[in-house]
Amino acid sequence: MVSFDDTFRRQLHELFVWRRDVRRFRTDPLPDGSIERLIEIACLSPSVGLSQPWRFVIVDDAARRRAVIDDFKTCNADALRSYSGERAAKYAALKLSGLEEAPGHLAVFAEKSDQIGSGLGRATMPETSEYSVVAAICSMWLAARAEGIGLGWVSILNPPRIHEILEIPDAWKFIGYLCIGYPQTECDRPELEQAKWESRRGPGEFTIRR
Ligand SMILES: Cc1cc2c(cc1C)N(C[C@H](O)[C@H](O)[C@H](O)COP(=O)(O)O)c1[nH]c(=O)[nH]c(=O)c1N2
Repeated sequence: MVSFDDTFRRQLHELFVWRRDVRRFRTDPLPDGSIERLIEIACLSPSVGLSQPWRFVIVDDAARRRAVIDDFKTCNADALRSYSGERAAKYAALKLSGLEEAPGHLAVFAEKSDQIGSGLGRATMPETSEYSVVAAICSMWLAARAEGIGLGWVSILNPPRIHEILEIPDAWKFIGYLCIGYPQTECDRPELEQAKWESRRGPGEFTIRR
């Protein structure tokens, strides 16, 4: 039996506190095999019916990366137009992806077919496939931070365009695009909080039904 002591628990708590969504990357490359190792860890995550619906696409081609960056710019410009006044000025000042600088690009999809896991747990909640993939990304996010590697999730993208750029089968659903590399800085507060876009809420707001 494996057990975890207080020192480990304290360090694990620090890991949760210091995990960040990273948008400001150093451009130096990651050691060979880093992304593959993070994918292996992600595959230890829980999944509905043990369906393991995560599909990972390492994007190493300059033209495809450029096309993703262009799509981000288009979507981000559209998003900016949905704000006005002070909020728009604030949005325009945010850095919302590290796509240009990050040495690693990883697109993540959910395979929606029923083959693995035989549909267990999905009959009334088919979206649990996507939830399972998000769980895998969260494992990877923490595992990366434990190695001093930063991960940034980019969702300001047009899924059909991502499918086209990466030539992805129709049965896969786009979940997220991850930038991976060494962070320029480390912080225990979300960047959006530092930028006064949104503040963190503590656990004081949950509801109890008796
Ligand atoms: C599903 C999903 C999608 C996105 C994000 C997260 C998640 C979970 N986040 C990161 C998000 O802004 C960040 O997690 C919060 O601001 C909290 O910061 P920390 O992750 O604690 O640093 C994010 N950040 C960003 O700059 N551009 C983006 O497109 C997205 N998209």
